[in-house]
Amino acid sequence: MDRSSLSSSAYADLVDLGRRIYDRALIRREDELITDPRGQPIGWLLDTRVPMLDGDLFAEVGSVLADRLRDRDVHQVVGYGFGAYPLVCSVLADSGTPAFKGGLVRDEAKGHGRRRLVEGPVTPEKPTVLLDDIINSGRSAGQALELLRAENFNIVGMMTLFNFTWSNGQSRIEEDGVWVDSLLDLNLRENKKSSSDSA
Ligand SMILES: O=C(O)c1cc(=O)[nH]c(=O)n1[C@@H]1O[C@H](COP(=O)(O)O)[C@@H](O)[C@H]1O
Repeated sequence: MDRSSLSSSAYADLVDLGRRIYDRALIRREDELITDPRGQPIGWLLDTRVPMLDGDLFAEVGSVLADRLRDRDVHQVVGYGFGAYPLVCSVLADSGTPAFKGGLVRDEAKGHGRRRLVEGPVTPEKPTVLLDDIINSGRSAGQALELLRAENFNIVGMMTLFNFTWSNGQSRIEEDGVWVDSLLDLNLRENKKSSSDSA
């Protein structure tokens, strides 16, 4: 089930959840120095690890994601990066059935021990969804897909908390044959929220 098929009350609940995640994740330049990858100061960012590593929202988000994944008949999830790892764990913690299998993807296979790129009880043949907190340019999702495909994983979709719709990340990933579903679309550049389905 995607957003378009939700009842109005389920939709309102989703927007409310998105708003609470957003409010807890928002870091502004007034709060602390934050920089882009080139080291330049930026006005704001969302640090979803703050709400996702807090017990109350962790469980709530996990149950929403798990329901959506079951609606799509997917029971295996993987995550690449610190924004994604708590999402994977939150889905695994959902008490519904069937239970999920989860995997955590490394930048490169560990050099010793089991020497695995993907940790966890996941199998490449099963339809798998890549979880991430944010899709912006789609660069990090593209990297994850490359790593996972090199290990023969069948990645059918990507699910995120937020979609920064001013970038073309979603179309970039969809062009690669992977569906993209986000709990909430953010559609304005400067820390504003859309009037429709934004957090
Ligand atoms: O770089 C981002 O776009 C980004 C913005 C932000 O406010 N918070 C944030 O965590 N990100 C990270 O950037 C990644 C998505 O950006 P793209 O790789 O450009 O799609 C996600 O994995 C996020 O973890």
